[in-house]
Amino acid sequence: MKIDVVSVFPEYLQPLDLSLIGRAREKGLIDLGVHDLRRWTHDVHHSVDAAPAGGGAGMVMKPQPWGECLDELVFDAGEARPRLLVTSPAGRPFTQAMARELAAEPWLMFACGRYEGIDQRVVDYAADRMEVTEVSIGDYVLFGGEVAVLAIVEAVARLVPGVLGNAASLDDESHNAGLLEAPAYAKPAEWRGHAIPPVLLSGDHGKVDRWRRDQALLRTAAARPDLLERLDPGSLDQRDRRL
Ligand SMILES: COC(=O)COc1cccc(COC(=O)c2cn[nH]c2)c1
Repeated sequence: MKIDVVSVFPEYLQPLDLSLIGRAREKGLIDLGVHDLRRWTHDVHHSVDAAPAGGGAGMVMKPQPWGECLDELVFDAGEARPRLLVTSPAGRPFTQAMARELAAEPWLMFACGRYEGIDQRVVDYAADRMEVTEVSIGDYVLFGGEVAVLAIVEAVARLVPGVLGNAASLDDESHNAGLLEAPAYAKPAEWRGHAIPPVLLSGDHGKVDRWRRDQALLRTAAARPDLLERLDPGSLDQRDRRL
């Protein structure tokens, strides 16, 4: 998978060089490119923003640097087109389902907005030439899209085959089967007056699986009843319904 990120703060994306993403890049599973939008400015101040048309507070990212960035990274680079993701408070909520959707894409490009946002014409112009999705990591406003890109790239990268060593850990993690994950424990069996639930030390894998399923349902009902609403009824067995 090829991933490009365009930002006025490329150093914000350095954490992607660490840990899992770093190894994935070494293995050639992910080809990550981070680009400074100011590379496509030509004035002495490398300005990327301008006063909002129609007045109002703040500044808007002007279209010209984005247009020339897309020319160089996309249009002049060949026939292939990336899926363009613009992280934004006004975007489609990012979920594990979208992470799975994005992990299947051969090429993702992230545009990091800042200030009051990117001139809408950049989004419209790009949408005429490639798939564009505005995506939100939550209902709040950040200074810029870089933090959202870090979260999205991490969630997507770990789903790329080969990136996560033990693929099994993907199976029953939170939000995979539409439920939150059961609580996890490690030795010692007793810690500061708190014991590991005995079933987990029983060696009876059937009982352990059942206990984890029950805990996942109870936890989801308590913390995220909205997820239960969305569950496919077919995925709940008789015992589940009684919980
Ligand atoms: C067309 O889209 C844009 O212009 C995006 O513009 C902006 C404006 C302000 C802040 C951001 C950064 O994203 C978030 O704050 C965000 C993402 N997820 N949750 C909060 C982006």
